[in-house]
Amino acid sequence: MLNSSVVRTQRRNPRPLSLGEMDCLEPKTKNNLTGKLLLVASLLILAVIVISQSSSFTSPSAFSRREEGVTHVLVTGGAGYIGSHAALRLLRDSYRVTIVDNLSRGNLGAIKTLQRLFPQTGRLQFIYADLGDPVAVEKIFSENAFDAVMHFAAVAYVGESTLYPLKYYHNITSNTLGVLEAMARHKVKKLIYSSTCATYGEPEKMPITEDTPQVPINPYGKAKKMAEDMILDFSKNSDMAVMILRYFNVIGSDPGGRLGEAPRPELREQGRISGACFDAARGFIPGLQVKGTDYKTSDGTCIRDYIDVTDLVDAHVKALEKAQPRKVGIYNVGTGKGRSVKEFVEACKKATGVEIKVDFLPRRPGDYAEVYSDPTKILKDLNWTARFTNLQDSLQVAWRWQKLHPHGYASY
Ligand SMILES: O=c1ccn([C@@H]2O[C@H](COP(=O)(O)OP(=O)(O)O[C@H]3OC[C@@H](O)[C@H](O)[C@H]3O)[C@@H](O)[C@H]2O)c(=O)[nH]1
Repeated sequence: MLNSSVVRTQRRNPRPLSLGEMDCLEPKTKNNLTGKLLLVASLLILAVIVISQSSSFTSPSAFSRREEGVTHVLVTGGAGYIGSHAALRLLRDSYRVTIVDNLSRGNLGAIKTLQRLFPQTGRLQFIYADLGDPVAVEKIFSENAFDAVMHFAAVAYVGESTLYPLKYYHNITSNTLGVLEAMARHKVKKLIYSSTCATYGEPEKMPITEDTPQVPINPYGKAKKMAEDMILDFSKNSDMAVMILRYFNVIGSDPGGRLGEAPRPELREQGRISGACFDAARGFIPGLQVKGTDYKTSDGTCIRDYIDVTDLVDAHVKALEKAQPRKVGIYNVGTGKGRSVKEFVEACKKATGVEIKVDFLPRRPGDYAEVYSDPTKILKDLNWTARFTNLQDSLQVAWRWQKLHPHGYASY
């Protein structure tokens, strides 16, 4: 059940008073002393109700006006894996955070965890809404004074994108367009956009710099490239500050053990390697399927650059702090090191202590053989560098959360 701190966008009118509250108003009509006393008493009760509501977690007033020294960030997809970790970091750093999520991929449990951790007035609100609904989006932007948007919300599985391309094109491009238009209408000044190394496709030269040509080879990467293009074209005639972060492969979880990666079990078949490893280690699937062993790489499996989620959200905060009006910054967010799927599996076995059974399958459509980043530019401009570069350590932190939450957030 959604608790009282959840703002539902369909709740457009003030809430109806309860019978007891309406009873309190009745004496208003009686012109005698008792009536007046009752009227004063009832007004006092109402005042208490209003004050207690406005000082509650979801007070619209705290979010609807700008406050000197407080940056209000809209985190789309904040119930998801990366978005929830970003929200945690922003709240820790005293930002005001509004999360919008339709809970199609994200978890209400992540929101509840954040609410428990940050119960202070006016710091966090959750809006249950779909970014594909223009009425809901307009309402969100008109009722809240955002200083910045971190746009995480998106479907994000390469394998799934080859099976359901239209879903990917629609979700990624159309929702980004809706967010951009709303930002322009409401003069929101900063955008941090979640892009991906999948926009590069399969470059001839490694490592990948931000100048490497973008030739995506799967619908996920193509749709993200389209969204980037929309943002870049828009930014040419706008004073918005834009940062585009191209993530490599995100792993790990909050070292404090509060949040983790909890993909939908029904999407296991299309899921990422980290989820598959943990599912195999817990016996939820018979074994880990390594998809493709005939790539032209050192051991025949794909090479990826695995970046810890804690480092990734740190890059977001640095990007937010350094974003400049009328400027666009584009950055790779990776470690600069490539690891093969076989290496990843070995690290996962060590991190979990489970002798995971491994099956070798043919290639997965949409995969590219090798990608790893050159992170020089982000170090130079944002003073950011990956700190958690030991694959096994990152997986061990994530495994701790997985073991404590065998059914993801449903384990609470
Ligand atoms: O069960 C699996 C899953 C994945 N894999 C392999 O592991 C490698 C990594 O695949 P993942 O699905 O984890 O990740 P991808 O590299 O496809 O994309 C990932 O990184 C870039 C992000 O922007 C994407 O959102 C994310 O999905 C691929 O070679 C893939 O074929 C398996 O061998 N078995």
